[in-house]
Amino acid sequence: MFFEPLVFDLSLLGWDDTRALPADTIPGRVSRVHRGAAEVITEQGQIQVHYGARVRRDSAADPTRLPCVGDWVALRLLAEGRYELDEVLPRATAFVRGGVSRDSRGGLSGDGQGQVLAANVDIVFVAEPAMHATDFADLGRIERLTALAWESGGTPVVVITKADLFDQGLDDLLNDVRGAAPGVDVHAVSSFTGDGVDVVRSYLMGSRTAVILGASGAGKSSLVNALAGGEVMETQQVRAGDGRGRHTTVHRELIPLPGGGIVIDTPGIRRVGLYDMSDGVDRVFSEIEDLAEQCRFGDCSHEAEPGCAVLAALESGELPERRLESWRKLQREAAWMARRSDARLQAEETRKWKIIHKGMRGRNRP
Ligand SMILES: Nc1nc2c(ncn2[C@@H]2O[C@H](COP(=O)(O)OP(=O)(O)OP(=O)(O)O)[C@@H](O)[C@H]2O)c(=O)[nH]1
Ligand SMILES: [Zn+2]
Repeated sequence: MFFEPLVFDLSLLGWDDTRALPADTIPGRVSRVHRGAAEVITEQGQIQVHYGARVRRDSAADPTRLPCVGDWVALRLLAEGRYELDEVLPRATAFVRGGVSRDSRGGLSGDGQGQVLAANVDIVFVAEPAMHATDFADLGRIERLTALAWESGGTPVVVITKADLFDQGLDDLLNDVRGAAPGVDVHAVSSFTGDGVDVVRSYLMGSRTAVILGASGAGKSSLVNALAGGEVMETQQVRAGDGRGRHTTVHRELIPLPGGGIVIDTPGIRRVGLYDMSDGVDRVFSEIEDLAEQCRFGDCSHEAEPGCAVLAALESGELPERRLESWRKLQREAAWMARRSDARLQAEETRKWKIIHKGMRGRNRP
């Protein structure tokens, strides 16, 4: 059996009793999805359910309406005695990949290709090792992942892993990291010694849900195990040791921690890159955005214009060169993403019109 009986108390998975449910349904949380079916944890345990007509119809029009890990869903009991997935309840937050943008109300709309990777994630841990091979923590990667975290609607928390690799100088590193993620909590942790693990765990109090973003080898699995106080995830060493392929391991995707709180870990979240993150970039580089407001020209490109507040800050040393470069790079990427998704939208429109025209030609034929 996967779960302790305790876990079947849905409040431990973050369920809020005051949430509205359609009549004659029971609540559950999606722990894994397959094609056309989902594994859902309910008060009665984990069950596999197929999608009802409404979910099939909605998701055919918009794939972001497909159930995903972390979703709260309403299950309806059918006459033959099994449940089906009747509705995906509104999401508080969502990690979305590809072709999707947020409207002003925070809702999602897309070009029919977007995919939700995880839903209702409260805390997004950005894991970056203090040392990676011979390099120190990569501030650029922290900025990129923090932007992605903001974009999901969750709260980012930067976790500098493998802190035990540092004898001294850790405080300086943490200060640099704080500069790269203004307004974001930054902590050092060692899954080996256990230092800092309690602080990280405290973010999950109140049955909150977290994901851990980070490069391969950042120590994500080790951190989950440290948080759980036992082996719930295979780490790289284990995989290397038993010679099994890296992605052959089937593991749980929604992991309730014994001490409370939930971690979502899916292959999609592990591979998550840099998508639709322009708002996130603005937040991560808020001090540069503030400076840009003070430039003489509204359309200042901060390259060579007179009265450029950004270049002035660079000159005075107030703004580190690395930070400006990183901002430029991520802005270019975000702009490229936006253009790509526009192009996709256009292609989709053209395709629709072609179909409509074909239909009209057909009708005009004698
Ligand atoms: N010194 C030290 N090494 C650590 C620590 N945490 C993890 N490691 C090592 O870092 C390597 C990667 O750890 P994992 O936890 O497997 O990393 P991951 O982020 O899950 O990696 P992927 O599964 O590839 O995404 C392993 O060799 C761990 O032993 C730590 O706190 N201190
Ligand atoms: Zn400027």
